[in-house]
Amino acid sequence: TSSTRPQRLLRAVQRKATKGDPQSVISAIDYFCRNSEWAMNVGDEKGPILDSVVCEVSPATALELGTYCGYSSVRIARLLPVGTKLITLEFHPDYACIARQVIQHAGLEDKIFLVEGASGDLIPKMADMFGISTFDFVFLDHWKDRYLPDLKLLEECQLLRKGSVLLADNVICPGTPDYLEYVRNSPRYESRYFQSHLEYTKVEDGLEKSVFLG
Ligand SMILES: O=C(NCCO)c1cc(-c2ccc(F)cc2)cc(O)c1O
Ligand SMILES: [Mg+2]
Repeated sequence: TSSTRPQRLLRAVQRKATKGDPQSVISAIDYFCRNSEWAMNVGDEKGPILDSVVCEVSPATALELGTYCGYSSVRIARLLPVGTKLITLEFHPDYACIARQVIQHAGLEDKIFLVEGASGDLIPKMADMFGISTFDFVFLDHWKDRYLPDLKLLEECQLLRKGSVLLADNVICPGTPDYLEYVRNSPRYESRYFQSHLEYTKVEDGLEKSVFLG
């Protein structure tokens, strides 16, 4: 019976990475994607940009939209101080199942709360589910046509505060034109583009960092 790409990615992690060592999990996935099969992880070129923003913000509360196999969840959570948590939302149950195992292999299951479901349904429940008021950091990496509606939902649910940082993947490829137009033209955001490449390729892509001004 045939396996899926996420299953083959997990197998590469289980074979190559050291249990409890997040960096080895990250390296194993990047090696798999460069040498075996491309997969839609933020990757080893945009990943360090993500790392630098997470370190700069040093969030007490962080939200990720779009877990996939857990690669960016591990990248983010490995940098979070003790006592802080990453909440990551994933719609696709098969991706969520693989991500839980990747996160467990990295030894980060106590810092990451993976919730299965549609971001549009879950965002309004975040405050109650996790006893938080606002997010210091949000990484957008899910369906590209959901970036803008979910940003507006975060605003409406008052889950952003003055200084909250949003970092969006794939703003060029596959592209999120309506989101870009909004954050770059709204007086409520200070936005900056970090040029890079689509993971594991030479195609242009980049991350957009937007600070909510309140
Ligand atoms: O859809 C994406 N994510 C949400 C589902 O988990 C996604 C897609 C791509 C991509 C795919 C196909 C291609 F040809 C080019 C880019 C890249 C990414 O980084 C992504 O996050
Ligand atoms: Mg992406």
